[in-house]
Order: sequence, then C-alpha cells, then structure tokens
Amino acid sequence: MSIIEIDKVTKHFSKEIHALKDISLTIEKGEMVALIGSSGSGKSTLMRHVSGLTLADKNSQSAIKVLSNSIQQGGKLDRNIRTSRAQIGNVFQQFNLVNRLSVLTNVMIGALSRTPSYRSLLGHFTTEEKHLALEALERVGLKNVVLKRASELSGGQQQRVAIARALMQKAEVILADEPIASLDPESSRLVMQTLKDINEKDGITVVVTLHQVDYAQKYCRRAVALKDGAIFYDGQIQHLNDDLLASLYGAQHTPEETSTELDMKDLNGILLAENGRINPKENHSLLN
Ligand SMILES: Nc1ncnc2c1ncn2[C@@H]1O[C@H](COP(=O)(O)OP(=O)(O)OP(=O)(O)O)[C@@H](O)[C@H]1O
Repeated sequence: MSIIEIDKVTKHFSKEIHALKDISLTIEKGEMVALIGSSGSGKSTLMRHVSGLTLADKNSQSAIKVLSNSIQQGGKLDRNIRTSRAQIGNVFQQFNLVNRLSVLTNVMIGALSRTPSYRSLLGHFTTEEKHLALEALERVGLKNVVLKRASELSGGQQQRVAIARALMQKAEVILADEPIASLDPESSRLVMQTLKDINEKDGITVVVTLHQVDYAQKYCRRAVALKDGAIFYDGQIQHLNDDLLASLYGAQHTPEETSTELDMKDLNGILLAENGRINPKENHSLLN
C-alpha cells in the first residue's frame, strides 16, 4: 500500500532557484527511506512539501498524497489539510518542541489533533493521555526525564521527544529532517535506532534526510538521492556504490572522506538554509 505519493512536483523559489524538478516518488507502508544528497539538493524542501508547509509551483501538475489524502495539488493546499497532517509526525529541528514546557506536556501536545483544543490549551489532559505519553516516552528511552523542561534536554534527547510525540499522535508516517545533523555519534546512533525500532515494531513508515551516507547505509534499505533538485538515484542503498556516491556528492568525494568532509560543509549549508526558514507561525499551524 502506498503511503506517500509524490507526483510531478516542481518548485521554484525564484527564477534562478529551481529547488525541485519534476519529482515523482512513491513510498510504501512500512518502508524506512533515507533521503540523501548534498547541501542544497532539495531534501528539506521535498519534506516540507509532503507536510504541506511549502507549496509546489502554482498551476503545475504537482500532486502529493499521504495515505490517499491529498496534501496539495497544483500548488494549492488541500482543504482538509488538518486531517491529512494528523497522520504525519514531523521531527524537524527548527520547530520541534515548546522549550518552556515539560517533556511530558510536549509529548501530550502530540494528541492535539485528536483533542478538543480548549481542553489541551488549559492543560487538561486525561489520565489516559498521560499514560499514553509516558508509554511513548518509555519507548524512546526517556522515562527518566518526563518532568524536565524541553530546553534542559540534549539535542538527541529532544529529537527522541519529538519521536515520542509522533507516537502519541498515532502518526502513520514520520518525516525526520536532519534528525542527527548536530549530534555526537552516540546520540546519533540512539536517534536512528529509535526511528528504526518504531519502523520495525510499529510498522510506521519513516522518511529521514541524512547527510551521513554511513548512517543511511546502516539504518535504511532504500535511498532516494537528490541532486540539484532532481532524483539522481532511487533504489536499494546497498547498490549505491562509490562511483555513484562520487558523482552524487561531487568530485571531492572519496569513501573515507565522506563523513568528515560533508559534515562541515553541509552543516554550514544547513544553518544558512535554516536561517531563512524559521517561522513560528508554521510551528503553530502544525500543532493545530
Ligand atoms: N525559503 C526559501 N527561499 C528561497 N530559497 C530556498 C528556500 N528554501 C530553500 N531554498 C533553496 O532551495 C534549494 C534547496 O534547498 P533545501 O534546503 O531543500 O536543500 P537541502 O538538500 O535540504 O540542503 P541542506 O542539506 O543544506 O539542508 C537551495 O538552493 C536553497 O537555497
């Protein structure tokens, strides 16, 4: 069963910036797919299209569906976007958690799409909701920090809280955009293992953008590689050989250099790209 259907998605940010070029892609239920490619290749833009946070070019043939529900078509957001979004758990660094709230409340916010908002705004969560949030936090190995403020957690812990929130939300799909971009190797391993665990045990479909090809190879079977906004490779990750990787990441690529070289270069790219993308209103619209 197809969970994500992306059809002919084209996006210009300006005349010069053609961020996505006729992307068509289908992701099946239960897959864990790595979205890879060098900085600026269009990974985040594609993820944001799937969440309906960015719209494709107007009057194009573009269409995106999640669980057969339309997210956007021809550059227009679907009317029932709230219902469609409820199926999608976002693990996006730029609007992950409400820092001043406790970890537990942040996870319970995951139930907002199913809860009358006056109740959740007043902080009136039911006992069942509290139990579900505790269970979700236990799943991601964070039961010991439930009453801490989100801002007190490490980056990796925050990512795992976002994953717990998606579990609480009963999301069928998790979109994780750069979930390990600024984490040390042990935290990265924990975040990736958590995603893999809920993918395998709960059958939740996961799409994760990664800079580090070695993590993609370790945790995902399928890779979709973008280059200059177009699909460069879509297939089993084990068939992505050094030649393909070299042409994906450019001439400087050698297998031994991948992690260190890309990390620094891409980190700068991410920070630059993120600067222009932080928009608290979008955070709010996701929660509602
Ligand atoms: N809001 C925006 N306005 C203008 N241009 C944008 C915007 N968001 C992204 N872009 C441009 O679109 C292209 C794709 O960017 P995107 O962030 O999707 O790439 P990426 O592969 O996720 O990169 P990174 O790995 O650095 O996060 C880049 O040229 C980027 O500068």
